[in-house]
Amino acid sequence: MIVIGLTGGIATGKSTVSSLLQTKYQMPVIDADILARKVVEPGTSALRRIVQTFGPEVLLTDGSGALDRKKLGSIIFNDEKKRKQLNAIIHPAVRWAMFCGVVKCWLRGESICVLDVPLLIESKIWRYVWGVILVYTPPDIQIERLMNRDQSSKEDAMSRINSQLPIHEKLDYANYVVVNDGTLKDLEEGLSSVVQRLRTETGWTWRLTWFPPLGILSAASVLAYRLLWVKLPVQR
Ligand SMILES: CC(C)(COP(=O)(O)OP(=O)(O)OC[C@H]1O[C@@H](n2cnc3c(N)ncnc32)[C@H](O)[C@@H]1O)[C@@H](O)C(=O)NCCC(=O)NCCS
Ligand SMILES: Nc1ncnc2c1ncn2[C@@H]1O[C@H](COP(=O)(O)OP(=O)(O)OP(=O)(O)O)[C@@H](O)[C@H]1O
Repeated sequence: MIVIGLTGGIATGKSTVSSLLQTKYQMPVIDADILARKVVEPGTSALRRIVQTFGPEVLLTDGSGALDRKKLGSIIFNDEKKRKQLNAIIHPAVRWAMFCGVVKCWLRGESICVLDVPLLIESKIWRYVWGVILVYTPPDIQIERLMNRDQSSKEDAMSRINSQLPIHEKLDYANYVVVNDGTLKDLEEGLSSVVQRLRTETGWTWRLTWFPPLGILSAASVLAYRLLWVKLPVQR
């Protein structure tokens, strides 16, 4: 099985691409944002640690005991130290859940598994996947879409965008780039050519793994390549 990383900046269109990969190309996608919500549900140890760290004021007052996501977001997207504290609580649980998701995909006999991770590059998880698909949107369009979607102010949108690696720096880590600066139809067309190349290239790796010594060699060489921080040639 080949594991692919899907990333971008906030509101660049990862979820839109993720939905197309699942519905149009039947690829299983493990969504880190969904897992990050699951691991902080009422009764979880992560939520208890969040309350210990940030206080009970980050819980909703409706009696549900659920996290007040808007309140916590307003705290951590304007304070790097607090964002790192939250990441230290949530990310290990998300990583473990993603690993379990990948194992389930492998046990189901999937040939490809996609990890949709907004912080794939920042968290260094990019080093452990076969290839990286980057959804790229020019910053001005990114801000506009984020403000429209979240009905947020430009200041709030910028605080979230600035909490991530600048999108143009993520291009260096991408093996496949889907440019999302046009219509949804343009996005689908761009994704179609990326999926075609991806299937061809992973197909060769997949065939190699049928001959175990070569398969192990190819997998080990990709991992060594990544661990040595050498970037694979970028296919655009
Ligand atoms: C702060 C929280 C509660 C705000 O929740 P909210 O529903 O408003 O946002 P949501 O979770 O849908 O995230 C929306 C987008 O914000 C960005 N984002 C979220 N968390 C972070 C972070 N810690 N650092 C940078 N960007 C982030 C991502 O692009 C994400 O796709 C939530 O974002 C959170 O728990 N973040 C910490 C966990 C995390 O890092 N998640 C990112 C994927 S692993
Ligand atoms: N090509 C497009 N044309 C118009 N709107 C788009 C296009 N692509 C995405 N959008 C819209 O932009 C917003 C952000 O897209 P999406 O939610 O897929 O981004 P994301 O990268 O998953 O965001 P997040 O990081 O918050 O999860 C959504 O409202 C989506 O409908």
